[in-house]
Amino acid sequence: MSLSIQMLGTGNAFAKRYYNNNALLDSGEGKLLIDCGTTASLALHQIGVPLSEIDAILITHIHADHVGGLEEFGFQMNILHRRKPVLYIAEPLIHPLWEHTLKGGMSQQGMIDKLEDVFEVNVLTPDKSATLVPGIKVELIPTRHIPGKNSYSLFINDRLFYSADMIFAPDLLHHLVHERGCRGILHEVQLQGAGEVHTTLDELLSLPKPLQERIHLMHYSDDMEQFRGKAGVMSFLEQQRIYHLAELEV
Ligand SMILES: O=c1ccn([C@@H]2O[C@@H]3COP(=O)(O)O[C@H]3[C@H]2O)c(=O)[nH]1
Ligand SMILES: [Zn+2]
Ligand SMILES: [Zn+2]
Repeated sequence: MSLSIQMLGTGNAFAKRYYNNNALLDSGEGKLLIDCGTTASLALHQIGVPLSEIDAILITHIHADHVGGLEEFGFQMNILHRRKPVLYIAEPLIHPLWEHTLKGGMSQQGMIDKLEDVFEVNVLTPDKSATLVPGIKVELIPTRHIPGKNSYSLFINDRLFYSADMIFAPDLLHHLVHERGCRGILHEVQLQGAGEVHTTLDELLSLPKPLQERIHLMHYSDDMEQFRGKAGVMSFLEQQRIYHLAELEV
């Protein structure tokens, strides 16, 4: 069975019409959640997928729309299902995720004092692909987002690029398409204003056609509808719609 992708949400950090930009990948043999933002458990509830059916979670970087749902996920799995969720994460994110994000809510004297006490932590090495669940292989690609904060985009099954929040990286997109066989690109977009920490629509529109025709836009603001027809050949991903890999590829 081929890979399917369902965005739990397609909104940016401040969106109200759209949930957080988190994705559910299903290979037919396993389910991987890419990022677990504040709205992840509500979105999963709405699409009828219990948290206990998620085989693993992968984190791209530390912002609430990408990790804000981990406390609930961790507690629900540990308390209601008596097991630790499997968490894939790059080593540099472990300390800030626990010390600066989760510790305040999750620590319990003598019981929980580190990330490994509530999650089955698996460390990923950037630029090296690994099978995270059966049928889903992921390579972390470090990309620039906020100065001083590590962030990792993803190359999935050697054919699909999934951007973390990132500033425009045209050389990387060229390299993936022309040298690594990338056939589809799920890319975050900032529709208006200067892209200080994100990639703008105008920047993506400056790319040559072979790249643009592979791009599907996500992580957008509430005014997205005003931009339909202004994104050239690029399309907007719809939250909660199930896409089969072939629909996203050229
Ligand atoms: O230097 C900064 C830092 C942050 N921000 C905003 O905060 C948000 C945090 O989540 P995000 O990465 O999805 O999006 C970010 C932006 O919307 C910004 O505009 N400029
Ligand atoms: Zn974000
Ligand atoms: Zn971010």
